[in-house]
Amino acid sequence: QTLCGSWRRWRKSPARNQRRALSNNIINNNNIITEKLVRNGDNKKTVVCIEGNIASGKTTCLEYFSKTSNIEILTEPISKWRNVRGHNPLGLMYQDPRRWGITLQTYVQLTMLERHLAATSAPVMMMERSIFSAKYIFVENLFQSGKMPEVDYAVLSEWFDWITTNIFLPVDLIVYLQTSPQTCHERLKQRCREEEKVIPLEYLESIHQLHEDWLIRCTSSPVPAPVLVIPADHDLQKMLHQYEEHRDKILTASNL
Ligand SMILES: Nc1ncnc2c1ncn2[C@@H]1O[C@H](COP(=O)(O)OP(=O)(O)O)[C@@H](O)[C@H]1O
Ligand SMILES: O=c1ccn([C@H]2C[C@H](O)[C@@H](COP(=O)(O)O)O2)c(=O)[nH]1
Repeated sequence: QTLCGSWRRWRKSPARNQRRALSNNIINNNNIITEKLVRNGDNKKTVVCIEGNIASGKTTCLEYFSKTSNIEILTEPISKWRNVRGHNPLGLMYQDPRRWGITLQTYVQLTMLERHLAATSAPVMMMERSIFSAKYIFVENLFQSGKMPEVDYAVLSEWFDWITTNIFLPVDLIVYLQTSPQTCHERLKQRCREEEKVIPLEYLESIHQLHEDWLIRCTSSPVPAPVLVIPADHDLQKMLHQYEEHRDKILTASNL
């Protein structure tokens, strides 16, 4: 079990403390108090985001926890990314990232926002990825690799900043499934999703480095919650064993 170095840095500020604030007020750059949009019932719910590289085992992890009562699972809305009114922005992005990166990531941002705001009845909501990793990992990767024009990056960033400034999106715990890019490459080939056949090992290496910068080294973007790191190169049996070991910590994340 490993806890990210961000544990202490962010311990005082994440979801629980925000919830404890007298109201959902925020102070903007001009010291003017404004209200954040809050979904009813958010004060009680525990939100856990499962983060990790492509094919690191996030869905498999969620499937395991879906057998637990009191947890509501929200998988990534990938079926929407593959089919919006008959178009496939995920496939288009892999074919021509420079042209279609902004299209996919705008839609990812919208659909991840919907996930964060979903009305759930269980006390624990476990999400695959988050609006934060969409921006800090995938948008950053497109931009830093020169595959997203600066104007597209600026527009997406403005949208992201507006959303996260004005809408209360609490996260209590990030579970980071830490894998080697090689493991993900093997699992990706085994899963064989049509759109992803073009993904080379180098792409997974970039995505891996961005995760490490964000969640382990804490040198890139703000980490919105404490991070629980689970080494995830192991076989399925060992992974399920680790999930069981961490079950209580994950389910009581709002007490962190
Ligand atoms: N621990 C594991 N060992 C071997 N294969 C795995 C393991 N976990 C998941 N897989 C397989 O790897 C592929 C990707 O896993 P998946 O859970 O879909 O990853 P993600 O949701 O992170 O993309 C799937 O084919 C899955 O069955
Ligand atoms: O912001 C995002 C989030 C995801 N993607 C891509 C990466 C993968 O091809 C799929 C998600 O698959 P997982 O197996 O769940 O990792 O979507 C993206 O391009 N941008």
